[in-house]
Amino acid sequence: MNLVIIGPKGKMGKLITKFAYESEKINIVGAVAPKGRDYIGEDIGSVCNLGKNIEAIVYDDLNDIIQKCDVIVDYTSPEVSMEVLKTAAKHNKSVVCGTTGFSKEQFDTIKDFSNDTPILYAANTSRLVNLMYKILDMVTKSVGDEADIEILEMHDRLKKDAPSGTAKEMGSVIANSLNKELSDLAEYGRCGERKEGSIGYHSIRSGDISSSHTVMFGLMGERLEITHHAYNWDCFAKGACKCITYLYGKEAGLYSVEDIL
Ligand SMILES: NC(=O)C1=CN([C@@H]2O[C@H](COP(=O)(O)OP(=O)(O)OC[C@H]3O[C@@H](n4cnc5c(N)ncnc54)[C@H](O)[C@@H]3O)[C@@H](O)[C@H]2O)C=CC1
Ligand SMILES: O=C(O)C1=N[C@H](C(=O)O)C[C@H](O)C1
Repeated sequence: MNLVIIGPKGKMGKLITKFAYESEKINIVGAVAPKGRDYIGEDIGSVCNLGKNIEAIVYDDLNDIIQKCDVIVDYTSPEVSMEVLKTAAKHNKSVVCGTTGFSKEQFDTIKDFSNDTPILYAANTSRLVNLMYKILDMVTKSVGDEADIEILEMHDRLKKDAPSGTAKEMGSVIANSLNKELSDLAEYGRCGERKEGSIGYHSIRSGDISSSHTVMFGLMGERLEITHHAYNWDCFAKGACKCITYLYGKEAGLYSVEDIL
């Protein structure tokens, strides 16, 4: 299975390159970086410190390598990802997209692209976070109508979007379990009184926190907290490789990590 990696020098791009290179099922055929970078044309092995050259180079245009690949993996930014998905849909190439911060309109467009090509979208490719979604569904169905639900997420100082994509997915899982729309429940950056029945969102950006998500179900006299901590970003990159091998050979459509679990 032939893979192209978008943004190989990024925090996630570099780790995905490492784990994809170590996978027996994945063959890296190229990477794509922004125009003007001094490593365009260089071997991915030296660009990503793999310890040896892998006979695949970094391009500055996806069109130059897309014909040779089966799957594209993209953890970059909403603007870059929308262009990647558009190009992939045109050429019927599969995409694993882990970028966060998309608008509702951009998500609608991604859904349209998935009519033409297989797309796996996941705001979080950690195995345990996706297990946590199932626990949240179970707890919400039991006490969601009575409990005050609050979501706290913490990330590193460089993260661009807030709340995190994962926090939004957790809110969607909870809203679905309550048969409600997240947009009717979510309260971002609350300053005053708690709105009855809301889901409060709280974001912290500090130092090099990899990723932490806590969902609190508060009753009178007790509370339940469900928390996931990532100690580094490896769990997301390993999950990305599982998604890549899963998506290979699939029919057009929109897939999620739940399909793999
Ligand atoms: N789904 C998941 O499990 C995870 C998702 N993420 C998300 O992944 C995204 C990226 O996060 P980081 O790796 O921390 O960001 P980063 O800033 O370290 O990397 C972004 C990469 O995109 C590249 N890029 C920018 N413009 C480009 C272009 N025109 N063509 C090709 N490459 C281009 C940059 O050169 C850079 O290497 C964020 O949205 C983040 O929230 C992060 C961790 C886990
Ligand atoms: O930017 C990050 O670091 C992460 N982003 C994703 C998100 O927005 O939820 C996933 C994970 O939390 C790490």
